[in-house]
Amino acid sequence: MNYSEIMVRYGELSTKGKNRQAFIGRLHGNITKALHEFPALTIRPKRDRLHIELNGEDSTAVMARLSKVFGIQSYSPSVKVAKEMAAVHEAALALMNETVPEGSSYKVYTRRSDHTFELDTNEMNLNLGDFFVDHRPDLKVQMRQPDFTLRVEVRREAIYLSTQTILGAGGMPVGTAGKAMLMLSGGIDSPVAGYYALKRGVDIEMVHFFSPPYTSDSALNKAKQLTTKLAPYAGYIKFIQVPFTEIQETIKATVPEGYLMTVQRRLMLRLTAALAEKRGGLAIVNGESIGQVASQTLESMVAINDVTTMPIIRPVATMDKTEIIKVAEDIDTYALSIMPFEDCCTIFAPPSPKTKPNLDKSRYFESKLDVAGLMERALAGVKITEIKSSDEFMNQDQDLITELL
Ligand SMILES: Nc1ncnc2c1ncn2[C@@H]1O[C@H](COP(=O)(O)OP(=O)(O)OP(=O)(O)O)[C@@H](O)[C@H]1O
Repeated sequence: MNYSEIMVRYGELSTKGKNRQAFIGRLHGNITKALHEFPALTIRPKRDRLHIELNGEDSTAVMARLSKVFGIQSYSPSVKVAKEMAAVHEAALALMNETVPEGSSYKVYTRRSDHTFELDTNEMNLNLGDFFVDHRPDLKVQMRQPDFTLRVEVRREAIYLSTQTILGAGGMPVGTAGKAMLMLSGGIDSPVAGYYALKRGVDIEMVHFFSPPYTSDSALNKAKQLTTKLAPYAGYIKFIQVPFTEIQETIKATVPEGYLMTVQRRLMLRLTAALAEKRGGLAIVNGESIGQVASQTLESMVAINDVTTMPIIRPVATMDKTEIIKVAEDIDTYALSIMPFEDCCTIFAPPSPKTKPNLDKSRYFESKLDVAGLMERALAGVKITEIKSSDEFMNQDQDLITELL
């Protein structure tokens, strides 16, 4: 079908009272960013809808991008017609023929912002209903839960017709809820946590710890590749890689085995909080899930969380692994996450870490380190890359073979 525009309905933001304008403004910006590869589009935000005029661009490709923009409740590809009934009949029939299979049930639903138009909403519904009795006798009218609704919008400049309402990504426009740092490992959970943070409107920057030569380039590239999977939801994402080798080696040489994991995590959190403060981040997001592994018991969280008062958001904390995997598959991070590149935490993991570390002992063992010096050197080695969805960081087959050899 040759659609003329995509009509976008706002999500939760329509309930936000006087913040509404700011929310619509941000959504407008995010949609513009997501659709930057389609130069002919005209995007017009209005009070209760946003209109994307296609001007010849491919509606299917535009909708594929739109489906990943948070803050959209639903959208409808629409046909624009002149405000005369002969034109409306012709276009409505073409649209119904193409999108509504034989024998379906349907209803006509008209909205009118131009009250000067010759037919009111009831008259328009009846007029089109009569027209389809003659031209699509296979269809049956059904007011409650029809298979299809032919939506007719009578606006000042034209009439718009649509038969499809496609569910959007929901949530809130990214950026309306401030910025946070996502602690991104190469695993399954943290990318899912990032997805949920973005969905609530939080703009994220990735913080990834790596430990060459113990961790390979492939492990680092895998974390970057995971970032490309979340980038379509955010436009682009800053990836901050933090060298962690010196810290891990020092901890291994200084701290008793049972507390290696806890003290490592404390240092990771300290560094992430320091980066957040420097870069305007208001919170930290991670992929911890209660009880999943030794470092994720509540006692462990107490011993690790101790190093900062910054809010730590754990979107997947109460989810089962199977639920997290389902989302990872939906957002297409799962296949990458299960590739077997070692994370720095796994490599330095003691055989039996304390599942219930003691807070005072954690503080004591950490106090044996030159925390300030270690942090200063790690932060001096930080590298920041801006990642977008089209970036490629790994040749998956080749990297896998190298890792396995
Ligand atoms: N190398 C890393 N860089 C940044 N953050 C990390 C790193 N390793 C772990 N984290 C953070 O700590 C959380 C817990 O990590 P851990 O390895 O214990 O658990 P996990 O359940 O395997 O998580 P994931 O599946 O996200 O790796 C991760 O979800 C992530 O937020």
